[in-house]
Amino acid sequence: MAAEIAHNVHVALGERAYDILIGDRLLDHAGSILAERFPGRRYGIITDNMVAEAQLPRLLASLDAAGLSHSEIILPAGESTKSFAHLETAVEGILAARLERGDLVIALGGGVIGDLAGFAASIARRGMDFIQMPTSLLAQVDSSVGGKTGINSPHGKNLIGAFHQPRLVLADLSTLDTLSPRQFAAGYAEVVKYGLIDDEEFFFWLEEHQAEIFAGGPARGEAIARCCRHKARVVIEDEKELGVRALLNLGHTFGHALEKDTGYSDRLLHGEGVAIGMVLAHGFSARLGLAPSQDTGRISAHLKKAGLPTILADIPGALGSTETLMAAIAQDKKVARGALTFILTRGIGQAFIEKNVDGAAVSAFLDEMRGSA
Ligand SMILES: NC(=O)c1ccc[n+]([C@@H]2O[C@H](COP(=O)([O-])OP(=O)(O)OC[C@H]3O[C@@H](n4cnc5c(N)ncnc54)[C@H](O)[C@@H]3O)[C@@H](O)[C@H]2O)c1
Ligand SMILES: O=C(O)C(=O)C[C@@H](O)[C@H](O)[C@H](O)COP(=O)(O)O
Ligand SMILES: [Zn+2]
Repeated sequence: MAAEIAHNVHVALGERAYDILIGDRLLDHAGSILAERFPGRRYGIITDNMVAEAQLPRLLASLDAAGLSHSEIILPAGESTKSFAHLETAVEGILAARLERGDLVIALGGGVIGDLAGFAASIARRGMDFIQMPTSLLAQVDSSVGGKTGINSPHGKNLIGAFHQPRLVLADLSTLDTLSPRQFAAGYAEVVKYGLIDDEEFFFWLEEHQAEIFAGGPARGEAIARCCRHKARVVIEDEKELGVRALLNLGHTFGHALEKDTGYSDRLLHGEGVAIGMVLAHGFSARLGLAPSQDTGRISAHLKKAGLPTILADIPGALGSTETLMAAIAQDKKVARGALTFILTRGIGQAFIEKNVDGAAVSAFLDEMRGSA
């Protein structure tokens, strides 16, 4: 039986163009899809222990059925895997398997595996091709698309990495059936992000269809495809984030600082940091008189309904001082000549890039938010 590809989103990047294939049970057809698109290659699969248990057997069976040669590297699950130590394991694993420069690395997992495996592929043998097989909601709507790869540093989130586009993205909707509810909700924060950036109609549609998306109805695939189309459009326009791509960072300046502060641990997942960060970005915009404060309340209510944290007090355990958070914000990659850049907003669907944001105003706002329950 042929694979049922429900959506094919093309990322038109010239020599680096690729397709995002979205559909049910695509993992079971991965072997035939790869054999047709990349004849004669061998495959090095990088995954984590949880995905290895839940989804790897399906991929292996499909590669075996198509007669494709493969080897596996299994890393520990969790954000702390995005480190030099695990990058080394991944790259040495690729070399130990004698994968050649013309072979393919497969990232099977969530955004952690996608970011790390993509970075490993970008440096092994000075650059190998790789394929994203995203298995978390977050990875299917965001991290598998666009070519940002990398690892974290004690100095900050994603500070070490490279732009390296995948050759193909294969998003199997059925893999989400084994994802935990907390991880699903975390990915949903990035779904909401697309509406908040410049698509208020999508945000209103999400308000209508949230329950169906969580339950796994047809709206789920539709939402994923809409997110991929949105991201593909932005990446085609600005692959290396010289301009508009920074909008995809809505909520991330705050969120990344919080992730660093909580030690890249499961105290705060990336999507959860983004949820709080988006509420803070909207609240800060309202404080500056740029956006209506009712929008902050509406966004916060929607995220809360999805089971997401929305305020600093929702993060378990003590946070570092405001100075510590501001030091993390100062390491953000959008900082230019020492000046802070934030994605601010005039309301739902009206985000914009603001350079030269006053650090003292951010710090005072954070101080206030720490006190508010
Ligand atoms: N490169 C980008 O453009 C981009 C975009 C957004 C986020 N990110 C990065 O992505 C990371 C977060 O990704 P994530 O939320 O997918 O986290 P993750 O990769 O840690 O995956 C979430 C958890 O769910 C498990 N899991 C994944 N798929 C599963 C499945 N189908 N069944 C059972 N368990 C499964 C994983 O083992 C892990 O424990 C962060 O590091 C973030 O910085 C990158
Ligand atoms: O693809 C992008 O561009 C994004 O900003 C998407 C974000 O959701 C993602 O978390 C990304 O990794 C953040 O990028 P960074 O450059 O701030 O590390
Ligand atoms: Zn993100």
